[in-house]
Parts: sequence; C-alpha cells; structure tokens
Amino acid sequence: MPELGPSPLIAGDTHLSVADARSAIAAAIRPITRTQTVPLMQALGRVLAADVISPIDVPAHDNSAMDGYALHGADLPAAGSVRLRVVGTVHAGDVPTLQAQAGECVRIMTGAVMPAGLDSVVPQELCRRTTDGEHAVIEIDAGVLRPGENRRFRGEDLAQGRPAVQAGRVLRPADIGLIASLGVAEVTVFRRLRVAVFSTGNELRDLGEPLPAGCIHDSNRYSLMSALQRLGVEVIDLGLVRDDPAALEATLHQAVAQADAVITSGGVSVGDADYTRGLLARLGEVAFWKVAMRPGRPFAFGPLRRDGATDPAPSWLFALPGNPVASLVTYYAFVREALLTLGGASAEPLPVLQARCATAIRKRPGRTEFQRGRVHRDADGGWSVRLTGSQGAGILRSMCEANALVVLGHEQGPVAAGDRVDVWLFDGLV
Ligand SMILES: Nc1nc2c(c(=O)[nH]1)N[C@H]1C(S)=C(S)[C@@H](COP(=O)(O)OP(=O)(O)OC[C@H]3O[C@@H](n4cnc5c(N)ncnc54)[C@H](O)[C@@H]3O)O[C@H]1N2
Ligand code: MOO
Repeated sequence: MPELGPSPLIAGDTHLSVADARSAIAAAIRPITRTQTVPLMQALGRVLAADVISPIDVPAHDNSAMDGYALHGADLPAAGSVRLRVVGTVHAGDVPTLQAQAGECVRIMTGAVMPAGLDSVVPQELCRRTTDGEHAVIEIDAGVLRPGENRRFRGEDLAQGRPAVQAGRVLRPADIGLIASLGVAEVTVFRRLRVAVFSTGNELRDLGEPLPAGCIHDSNRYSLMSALQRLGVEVIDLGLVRDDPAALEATLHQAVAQADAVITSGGVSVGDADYTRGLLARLGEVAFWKVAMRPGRPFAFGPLRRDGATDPAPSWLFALPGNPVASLVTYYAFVREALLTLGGASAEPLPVLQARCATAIRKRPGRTEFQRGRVHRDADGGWSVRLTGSQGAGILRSMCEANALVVLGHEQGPVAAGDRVDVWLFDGLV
C-alpha cells in the first residue's frame, strides 16, 4: 500500500474562495443522460428530461371566470345604468349555440364556454336581476365592469404545440396538475441519481451500538441521508468505516461501482488518520481541497475513476469535514446544487434574503463565514436575524434552532448590530 498519510498543511498554501469552489464544481460535473418514462403520479420530485409539449390549447375555449351574465362590452353604460334581457343559460360543459343581440345577455356559470360574440361577464353580485313582463332582465350600473372583464381566453394558460413544462424542472405539485390538464399520462424523467454515503472515524458508533469511552454516535450520516432524501435521490447507505486505508479504499470501490456521487464525512483534515484526500488522489483526482470558509474549511472534491464500468462518467467524491455543522454547511454550500445539476435539473440560484442582524459579529475579510440564525419578521415588516447560540462547528443544537444561515461574504469585515446581512433560508435549501 503506498503512503497514504495526509499532506501537511503548508503555510500559505491556497484556500479556494467559496465562489471559486462552487464554480469549479459546476464546471466539472456533467448531468447524467439515462432517462425513463414514468406514470404521472410517480413523477413528483423527479427531474423532467424532455419538454412536455402541449397537445391542446388550455383552456380549450374562451370561457367565463365568474358565475354571472355574459354580455357585449359595448352595452356597458358610461353613466347611469343599463338593462339587458337574459336570453338563455350556459353551464360548464355546454356548447352554446344561442346568439345574443345588442341589449341582450346570457346567464353563464364559471368555466362555461362563452357564447359567440359576447366578450365580458358581469358577476351576479354586481348586477340586479328583475323582470320585464315575462322576460328576465339584469340591471348594471356604470363603473362596475370594464369591457372584456372576467373572460378567460382559449390557450391563455398553454398554447397547443408550445412547451408547457421544460426539461430540467424538478416536478412539483402544480407541474403535475398542469401536465394532467393536458391529458398527458406519462412523462420522461432522468433516472434517479444514486448517491453513496459513509462516515469515517474509529470513534464512531452506529445507532443501537454501545458507546464505549471516547466514542460518539454517528450523526453526520443521518443528517446527510435526510438531506438527500429530501433531494429525491436514491441513497446508498455504506455505513461506518474505520480510519483504515484498506477499509476506506474497499468502501470507495464499492461506492464507485454503484453511485454517481459519493459523500463522506470526516478524515479530510490534516490529522494522522485523515486518509480520504490521499485516497481521492490515488483513485481519481483532487480537483481542490480546502476552502476559505468557516465552518467547513477542510473539504475535498474530485472525480473517482470507474475502471471497467460501461458508463464512462466518473463518480464524484464530496469529502465533507467531520464536524457535524461543518458537514451540513458544506453540503448546503456545495453538494446540494451539484447533485441537482448532476441529476439533470436546471440549477436555480438559492433564494437569498437580506435581514437586519440583531447582534454584532466579529468577522475578518478573506473567508466566507456561515453562522446559524433565526430569521423573523419585524413589526415594521422587515426581516431580522438573531444568531442561535454557540457557533462551534460541532454544536448541532444551534443548527437545529436555526431556520437560516447568515452568510458573511469573503471580503466582508465585522458586522455591527443593525447591519444588513445575507441569509440563506433552510427551506430553500433542503
Ligand atoms: N491542525 C489542524 N487541525 C484541524 C484543522 C486544521 O486545519 N488543522 N481543521 C479543523 C477543522 S476546521 C475541521 S472541520 C476538522 C475536520 O476534520 P476531519 O474532516 O478530518 O474530521 P475528523 O477529524 O474525522 O472529525 C472532526 C470532529 O467531528 C467529529 N465527527 C466526525 N465524524 C462524525 C460523524 N459522522 N458524526 C458525528 N461527529 C463526527 C469527530 O469526532 C471530531 O470531533 O478538523 C479540524 N482540525
Ligand atoms: O471548518 Mo471546521 O469546519 O471549523 O469545523
């Protein structure tokens, strides 16, 4: 076995900025190409691989947006009021054949096809219904309706032949409903991304195992697998691996044989038992290691070769630091979007909110800092953020209490109480 000890931390050796690290990952990875066709009700959360082209206009006809009376906009009065004779009724699902002349209107229900020539609908509560001899009549005052109001146009939602939902979309409930509105029962999606996860460290014990002195329960694998579940990928749980180069190498081989990406935590720093980076160098290539950020500085990324595999694409290793908060922060900062891209999704930038920082924060330029905070709404309608206690990289509790990460940029200096800071909302992240 070749020497796999960690490289020493050389004074002055480079740390990539968070932005450069994100760009390097985005430049390296290519989306998977394999697709499959699934019934619509199995498509929620999957990544659409081909545009859904609308086979019809939606709605298929001009129709009413209200229960009321369809009329000629030209009949609406500029002043005073107008009386219109009701010459028929149209329900949703009817195909109206009647003709309404000037001064006439038609009782119409929401969703019913507009009778030919009529262009406006007055909601029933905005007019008065009376009679004129044996005829029903409505009376409308000036100013309650503009010509053309409350008519929905044929094809205004979707036009026949145009893409209704574009490839790359992670399908949400509204997308499923929209595709159903086209009568489309199956969609083409990318195959599910396969992501292997394992934790490294002699001190780690799994759930259900006794906890000898000096040991801790593995938490990283559980938080990471949970984040991956939310992302909709197929999670391959490879458990715990000891700080033993041979065991780590065997597990990496096992991971690469099955997975598009591999996420490890721990063993990526400069301790005597930190082997992950050395293995990445031997089984693939270290694209970069060490990012100018806190927490999360020791983070390695690169491709692992898949010797003998029919698929020429590498498996990408994201080697996350062991400290529980550092592993989650690096997941949010780098891994989440990378996996979305790898799975074929068009990566949308994360929503960033600006909030007033309740307290001062010490910060020096030259690295990005992620602090755990709780964002809340102020009485004046603005947003404020308060840090959630101890920010140590191992303190998971302050992460649980947070609903956002305060992100202090690379060049930023100290923050004074009341300054505006960028925050990433967790609900946009996971
Ligand atoms: N001399 C230096 N020491 C350290 C540096 C450094 O630059 N020079 N960096 C520090 C930073 S920052 C971090 S983060 C950690 C990361 O180190 P590793 O990725 O090698 O992680 P470990 O040493 O294996 O573990 C760190 C810490 O986290 C606990 N841990 C690990 N895995 C898990 C898990 N699955 N669940 C829960 N907790 C876990 C582990 O017990 C350690 O306490 O290195 C610093 N040191
Ligand atoms: O980056 Mo270490 O990430 O401070 O815990």
